[in-house]
Amino acid sequence: MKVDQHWPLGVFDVQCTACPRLASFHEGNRTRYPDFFNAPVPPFGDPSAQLLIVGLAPGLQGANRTGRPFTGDYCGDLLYSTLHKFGLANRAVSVAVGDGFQLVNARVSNAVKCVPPENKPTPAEIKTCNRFLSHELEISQPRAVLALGLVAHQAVIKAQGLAQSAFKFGHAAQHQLSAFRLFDSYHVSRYNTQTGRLTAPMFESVVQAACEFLEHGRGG
Ligand SMILES: O=c1cc[nH]c(=O)[nH]1
Repeated sequence: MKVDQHWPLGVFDVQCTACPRLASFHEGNRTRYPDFFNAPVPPFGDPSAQLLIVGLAPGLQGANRTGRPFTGDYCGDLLYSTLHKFGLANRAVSVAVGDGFQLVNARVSNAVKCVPPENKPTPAEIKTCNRFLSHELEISQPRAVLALGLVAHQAVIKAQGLAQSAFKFGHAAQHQLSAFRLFDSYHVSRYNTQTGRLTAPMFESVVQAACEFLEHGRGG
């Protein structure tokens, strides 16, 4: 298995089968798509980066194929071009493991590490996988976390052992937690970008706020 990052962060089992439905989806995909990565997708980027970006889950033809979050499908286009614009990546496009693409002071992970059928992890799967996000946050100690969408936002709040009711998700909302500041954005999905729910300027302004917070301790 080709993994280009520090992984499994001490506890993550690359053969994790804790979610039966996801494990069996992987199993079928190993037959259907033998050339795909077809395993839990590790976080990408320096574990000591100050900014952690959290997405939903690997896409079947994207991260599950390439083994890198937001890589190989539409979802990564806006994410990585924006990170590049703000100096958080060495290029605007992430193509595949081994392509030389690097993040700068940023790391990208997902609330759920395995590709879910129909792109929809169940609440139980999100809960089961939360131990890994929790461990990542503990080890990496980011100063800022950018949650892409409601599921990622709730996963981060849960990983910190906090009450969901005290931290409502909203695009461009910021929440000062004891360990880091949480920045919310709508997910960079094809649906959101094509319907105009999330535009490039909207996403850029959230990334800019996170960068300003990291630079000057303020963020909008
Ligand atoms: O949330 C997402 C969407 C696509 N690819 C990912 O890795 N995460």
